Amino acid sequence: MEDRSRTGLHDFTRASRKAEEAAWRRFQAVQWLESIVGPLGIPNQPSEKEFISCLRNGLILCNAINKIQPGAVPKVVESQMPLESLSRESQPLPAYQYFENVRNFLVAAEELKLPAFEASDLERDTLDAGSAGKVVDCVLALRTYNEWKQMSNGNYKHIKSPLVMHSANRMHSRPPATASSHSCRNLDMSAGLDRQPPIEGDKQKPEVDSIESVVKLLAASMVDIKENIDDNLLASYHNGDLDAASVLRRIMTSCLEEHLQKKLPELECTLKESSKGRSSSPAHSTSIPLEDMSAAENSGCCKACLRKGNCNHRLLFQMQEKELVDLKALWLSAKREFEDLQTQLHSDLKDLGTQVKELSTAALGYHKVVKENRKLYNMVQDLKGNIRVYCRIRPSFSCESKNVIDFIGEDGSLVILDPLKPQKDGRKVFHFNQVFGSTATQVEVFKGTQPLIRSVMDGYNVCIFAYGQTGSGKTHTMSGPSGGSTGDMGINYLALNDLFQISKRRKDIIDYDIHVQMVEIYNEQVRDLLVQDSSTTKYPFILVILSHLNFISLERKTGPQSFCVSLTIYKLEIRSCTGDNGLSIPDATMHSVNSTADVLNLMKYGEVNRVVSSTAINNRSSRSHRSCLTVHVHGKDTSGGTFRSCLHLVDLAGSERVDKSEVTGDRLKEAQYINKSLSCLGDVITALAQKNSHIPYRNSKLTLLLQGSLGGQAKTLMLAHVSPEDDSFSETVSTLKFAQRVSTVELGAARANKESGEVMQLKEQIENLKKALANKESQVIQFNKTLDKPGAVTERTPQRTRRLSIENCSTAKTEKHGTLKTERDQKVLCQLV
Ligand SMILES: Nc1ncnc2c1ncn2[C@@H]1O[C@H](COP(=O)(O)OP(=O)(O)OP(=O)(O)O)[C@@H](O)[C@H]1O
Repeated sequence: MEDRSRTGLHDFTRASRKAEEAAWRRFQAVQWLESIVGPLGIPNQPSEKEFISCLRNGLILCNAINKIQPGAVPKVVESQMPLESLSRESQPLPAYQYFENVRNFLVAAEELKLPAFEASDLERDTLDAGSAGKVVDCVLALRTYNEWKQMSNGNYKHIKSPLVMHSANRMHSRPPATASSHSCRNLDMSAGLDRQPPIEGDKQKPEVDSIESVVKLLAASMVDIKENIDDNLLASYHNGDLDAASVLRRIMTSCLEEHLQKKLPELECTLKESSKGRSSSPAHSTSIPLEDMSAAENSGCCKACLRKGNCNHRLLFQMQEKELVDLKALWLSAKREFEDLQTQLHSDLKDLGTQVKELSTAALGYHKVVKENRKLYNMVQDLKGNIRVYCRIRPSFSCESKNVIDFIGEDGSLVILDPLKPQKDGRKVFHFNQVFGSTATQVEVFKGTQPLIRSVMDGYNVCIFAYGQTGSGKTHTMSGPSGGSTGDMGINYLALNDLFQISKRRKDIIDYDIHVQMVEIYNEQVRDLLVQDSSTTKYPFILVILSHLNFISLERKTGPQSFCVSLTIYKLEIRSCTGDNGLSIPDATMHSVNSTADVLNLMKYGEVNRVVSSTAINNRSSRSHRSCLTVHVHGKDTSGGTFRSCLHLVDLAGSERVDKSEVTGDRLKEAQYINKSLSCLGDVITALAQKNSHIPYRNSKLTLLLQGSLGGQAKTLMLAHVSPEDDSFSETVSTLKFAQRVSTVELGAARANKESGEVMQLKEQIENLKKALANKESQVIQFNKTLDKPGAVTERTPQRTRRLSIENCSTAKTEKHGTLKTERDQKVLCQLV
């Protein structure tokens, strides 16, 4: 009986404690909500019904959550009524409004991971004892969230909501369900738990364990407290001496405080251990140690917090400390990674440097090999006597037209691109001895030709001729730009300058004699451009008159050909074979030159003559007048040996097609002559390339002039010029094809025209013997005459002087009679005869 009454009393006590707890929690919830949204219009310690009625329309909940998390509920259905009146049952709002606000609140609460409740928990009909518990839980959780947020001082973004792990922690951290499992103390404890960082992997394990032990300790304390509640207090409650709130307050202030104070050292010890465990990390040394907080401060803080049911500062501090440690660890690992990457980068750079070095060495080697190859190739060509071919590309003058030059190789290859077939099949590849791009300077081109030119000073005949379409830069290369500075001078000037320098250097061993001739071929006539007679001194004057006449003719619209101008034009003949004096145009005037200044003067003089003659014939014609500067070198060395050589520097006429140039009259005639001479040159080249027995040199004056260079043992260089513009593509192709054909011509190894001192002596002896023989013959004739009749001397046809032949290579000259000086001379003569 006693047992039963004791059990009944115990049940009653338990139920009443539960009710007290629920009331206490409601009180806290109302207090907090009022602090957030203002007066709720319900008593401080409301019944469940009052509490639920007040929250039913969801407006207070929505406003509260929006204050804590602005915008959590984007749209709150506002009521026109004052807040206090909303709680009154007599003025309920429409159901859909309840539903709207409550549903929005529940969605927002779920996002914040707050403990949820059902919308139906707020409905009056289903309200029964304890059903408000979930709503209270939710409101108190919101309060905890708010406090956490304020404490984390804006850094909450980096820290996961303490409520995320709420249910999970609760599951394994709480002590087994007891009568007080839903107590307010339990709720506060869970709030502390809520502030635990989320468990992520094994790294978190020690912290979780320590927190777990703290929780266990606190849970055990709760049980102790529960057991030690003063029965007198409960009795006075049942007697009605004290109300529930007073009883509860006393329990809280006495039992809980006293007991927790007892347990605090143990709790601190546990926390210290956990913090020590983490201090093994080096980064922890800089963090604020937990021990620094004085025990009195701690206990004071905890006391105050516990009184409020909210002792979580230490845990928050720990959490932040851990966050800091984690960040430091992260920073350290990032630093380590960065250092690793830096080391890697350094080693990669080193490797790269080594590779670049190797590559540059290989490239250097490659360039050396290419250079060597070219040298060897040129040597082979020299041995075979191939005509060397260089190609020069003029800079483009038109920005609109496309450039057909695709690639210029160091090995002398040139690739051009057909503008009408820009694909692969539009590419044409040519190979020459060297290719000069549009940026090549005059000196660079000259340097390429220099070894050849220098061999003139060793007795070799050399010929350099510029070929290409009109305007492709032939005159620019050979003579330089008209009116250009000496820095831009062409090969003609640079070559002679070089020859003078060599002559100066060798003056102690070889005595050089340098002469120049300058002629032009116009309409198959050869003209001397350096002729000096009485008429030439008047050239400037004539020039003025001719210009004036042309001006008048233009004014009267009459053709320039209607004027008959009498001018001495020298029509020279070309020897197909050089004679004893080594001249192919012996009648052209020869000028001795000793310096570059002499050369410049002569070139200017020749230019004036060319202008005069071209003006005399046709004021518009200049392109068809092609000049040939011939440098004759005669050397005599100290041993008595001599040599004779010549250097032809020929600027050919433009190779454009007649149909394209659309000319008529005299211009057409000129073009036809030019084409004929160029096609004759082509024929000669073809015949030479095919090694034909007959080479048609005589077909044109040009080929006759170049015969010594193309057919003899001369060194010949062709400078093919091309324009890079796309509208000149067909001309460019034909020039390059012709140049390629020329490069296949083998002339045989070049031979120097040298004669040693001994040969010279022998030759001199022969000359003397010839003279002596002739002398003897005349003496014999004279003697015969006196022997025959004294008065009647037989008339004999005098010996006919052999005629100077231009084209049959005859070199005989009128010989004078001489006497045989010695007996030795006579013997030699007999041998020769
Ligand atoms: N390499 C170059 N650099 C600069 N200008 C150049 C070059 N080559 C040619 N020119 C310029 O192009 C123009 C035509 O050149 P040039 O008179 O030498 O051609 P061409 O082939 O001799 O013509 P033509 O056959 O009609 O006499 C000139 O004004 C010349 O100065």
